[in-house]
Amino acid sequence: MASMRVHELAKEFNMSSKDMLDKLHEMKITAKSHASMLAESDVEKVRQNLSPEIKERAGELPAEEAKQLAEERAEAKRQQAEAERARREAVEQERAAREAERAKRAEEGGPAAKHAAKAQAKKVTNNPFESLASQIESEKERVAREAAERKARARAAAMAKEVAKKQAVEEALRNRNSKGSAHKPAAAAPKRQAPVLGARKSSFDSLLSQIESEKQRIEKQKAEQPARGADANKQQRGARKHGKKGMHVEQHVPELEQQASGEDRYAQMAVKAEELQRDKVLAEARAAVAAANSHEGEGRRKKRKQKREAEARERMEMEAIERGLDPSLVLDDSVVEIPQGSTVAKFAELLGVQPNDVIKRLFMLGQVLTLTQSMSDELVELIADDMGRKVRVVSPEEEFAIVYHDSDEDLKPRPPVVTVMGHVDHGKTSLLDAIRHTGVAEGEAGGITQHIGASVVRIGDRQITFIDTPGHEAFTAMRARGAQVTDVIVLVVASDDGVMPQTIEAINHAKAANVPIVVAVNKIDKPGANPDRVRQELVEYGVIPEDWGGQNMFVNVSAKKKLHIDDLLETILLQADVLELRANPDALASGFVIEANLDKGRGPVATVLVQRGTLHPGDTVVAGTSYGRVRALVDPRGQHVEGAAPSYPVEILGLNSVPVAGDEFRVFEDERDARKLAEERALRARLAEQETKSHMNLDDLFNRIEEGKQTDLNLIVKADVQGSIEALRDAFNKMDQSEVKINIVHSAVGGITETDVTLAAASDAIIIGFNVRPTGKSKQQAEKEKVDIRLYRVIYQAIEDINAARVGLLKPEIVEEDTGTAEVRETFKVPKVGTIAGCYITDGELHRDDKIRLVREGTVIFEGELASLKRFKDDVKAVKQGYECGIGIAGYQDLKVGDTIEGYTIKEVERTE
Ligand SMILES: Nc1nc2c(ncn2[C@@H]2O[C@H](COP(=O)(O)OP(=O)(O)OP(=O)(O)O)[C@@H](O)[C@H]2O)c(=O)[nH]1
Repeated sequence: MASMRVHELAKEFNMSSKDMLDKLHEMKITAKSHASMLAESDVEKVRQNLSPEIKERAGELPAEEAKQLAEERAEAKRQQAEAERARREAVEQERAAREAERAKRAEEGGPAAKHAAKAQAKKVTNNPFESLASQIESEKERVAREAAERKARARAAAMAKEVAKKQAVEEALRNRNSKGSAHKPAAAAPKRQAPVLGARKSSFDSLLSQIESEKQRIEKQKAEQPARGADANKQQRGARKHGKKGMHVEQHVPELEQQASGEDRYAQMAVKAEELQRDKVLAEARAAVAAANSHEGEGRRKKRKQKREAEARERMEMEAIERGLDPSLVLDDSVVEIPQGSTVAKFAELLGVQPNDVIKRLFMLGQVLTLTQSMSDELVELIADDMGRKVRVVSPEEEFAIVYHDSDEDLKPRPPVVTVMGHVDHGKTSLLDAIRHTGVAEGEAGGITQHIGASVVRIGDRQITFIDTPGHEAFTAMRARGAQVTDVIVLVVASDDGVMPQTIEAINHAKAANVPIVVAVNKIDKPGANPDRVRQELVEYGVIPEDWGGQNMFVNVSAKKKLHIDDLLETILLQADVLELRANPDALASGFVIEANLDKGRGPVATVLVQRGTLHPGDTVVAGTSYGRVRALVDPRGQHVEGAAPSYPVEILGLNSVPVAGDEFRVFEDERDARKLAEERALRARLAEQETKSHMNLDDLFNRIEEGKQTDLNLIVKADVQGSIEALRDAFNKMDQSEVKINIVHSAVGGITETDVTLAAASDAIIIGFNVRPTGKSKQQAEKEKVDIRLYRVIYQAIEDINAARVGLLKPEIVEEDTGTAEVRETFKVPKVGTIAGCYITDGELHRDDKIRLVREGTVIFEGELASLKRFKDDVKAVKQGYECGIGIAGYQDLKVGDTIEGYTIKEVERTE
């Protein structure tokens, strides 16, 4: 057998192709059209199935077979009809049951449900048939529904509880955050989250309240159900008729309007609640992560910030201390810094107050000032105090005060700066000349063409800067002005003369400045030279040669014969190496004025020593009270240079006035700042004439110790004999120095000189004199510089005073008030009376009953009273300055020409502190 097409098979059975396709369809054999090819098996199947029919058609079937076939066909038809009827009945029953149920739900449900129920009710009434099976079915449904309803209710209640709990926590958190945020504006991340959470919460809240109200409504409805009965449908119809107006109860659940039943609504609500809950949890989690991240970041930032702040505070504290300011004032954030000379407007602006308020307060103080007028320091402090504010008046000096911070890599080696000191005629000038000559001879052609106050000497590839003004006076005067320019001191001691008073002074000045000493034992060419004696003598003063275990380098030289000058220079360089002198050359220049004068042709000229940075022509500089733009720089050879690095002396042209030696100079970026500072300094200088910085004094000692400011007491001791100095030194050494260390910075035999006063000012020392007096102008200078001079006649008084000062128990001060000073010009021996001195009153007014002291070369020779005071032959009570008189001293006859007689009275002054 083979496969064949539909139409071929149809032809075989004498059928149309369409009938064959129907038959194929009945036999579940796929064939699309008459041309479709049928498989061999399908063809066989068709032939078997269709053979009886064909036979019948052909009359080939026996009658019995035909009858049986007809009966079979009828039975199949009947069964088919019966099955169809049963199926339809079942479908009908199911539908009826569903509709009945919907109608029932509609009575309990919302408007949409009622609407649907009504439509269904119509159908139900149209179809009154309701089988027992459908009743059972609907009962089952009801039970299941009620169970679901209970479940949903329980879930919603649990959720509501959970939500309420979370809300409470959230609220608490929010409250805390909002409280905290008042103090912590930086907590931005949690704050940013707030609106999101708020929005979530509000929709969440509304949903919860809706769930709650829905629950209540259903409860109520259940209670009312029997009473309402059949009216319910009517009401629902009325409600629909009246449109939305009558549906207000249901309308308040907008999200659920579309829901068909209470059960669905709950389910929806639960889903929605869950969704919101999840969103909320997610949002919370995100917020928490963001907050945690930002906290973490914040934490790191905070730590870094704290570290930076701590470092800045430490630096500020150090700077404040270096600038001599009270660190607590500088570091206190509540202290407002007011620049000196601020106007009323500026003051108000800085304090953040109304200018009118300031003007009013000023007016109350009797000060009528306008907005643009400057306020004095006192007024600034008074008004601020009146307003309960803390202020600190900042002077331009302080405003521009710089504490330099150079990092290690910025620092480059620099040449040493040397000052030569020594006793008179020991050869300081000669030595400097010899050094310069050596330097020049070794250097290139040229020479010293110009004296500028300092010179640079070259030794191979190295250099040394020498300050031209020898002697400790200039050195200490500079130091008293705050100028520390010298790195090494060369102490010249003539080997034929040895250690002399000024040698000792020089040592003390060098020690007070903490500058190392290189000793040049000079004049070794002289026949009587004894360099070893010089070494031995210096040991006594703490200047000990290295060979002897000390720290000082010694070189024997002859300035005159230029012997060993190279050795001396090399020794200086060696000493400099020990000091490791370095400075930053790459900065705005600063340093000190060494010398200054007014040149007829060139105007104000100042020689400065650069200590830091490099000075260039065109720089704007402030030097003391002078300022200006550097017109030209001249080096010690008189040549114009383009730059002066650290340790180089250079002459500046272009200043507006002549500064003073020892003045600080500094380059400014802004000329206005330079002018401001210079003007401020000029003003200060004028004020300083009236008010000089008070140096250390015994009365203050205790207070300073108490404040922790004072731990050292520097003394300069001058006495009539060396024995007194030794006795005092001994007594001090035995004193308890645990709280205050007593340093004798200088001691010498002789009157108190101006240099002593300068040294005291520079070292913040007190001068103690035993039986000596201030000489020359030293007394006036001490008054001007506010240096405390204490004069004693007996050692124990001095020790007692210093002891008492240390514990703040100084007795009422015995003050000697000078009256007048007489100079002895002639002496006469008068029989029976004794020696009478012909005197001239040089100062004040001398009275007959004054106490007097007789002073010879600064030393008190005698103390007592006058025996007589006469003008010509008359006894007088007093003689004024500029008049001559005759003086006799009671109990003392050995008066000499040149002596001075100082008159004084004694007063007891109660100590104020
Ligand atoms: N024989 C000899 N004489 C010297 C030497 N050094 C200086 N003199 C002489 O000592 C005297 C004083 O020298 P100065 O250089 O003026 O001494 P000074 O220390 O500068 O003196 P003042 O400026 O007065 O303090 C001069 O007559 C010099 O010639 C030296 O090495 N040998």
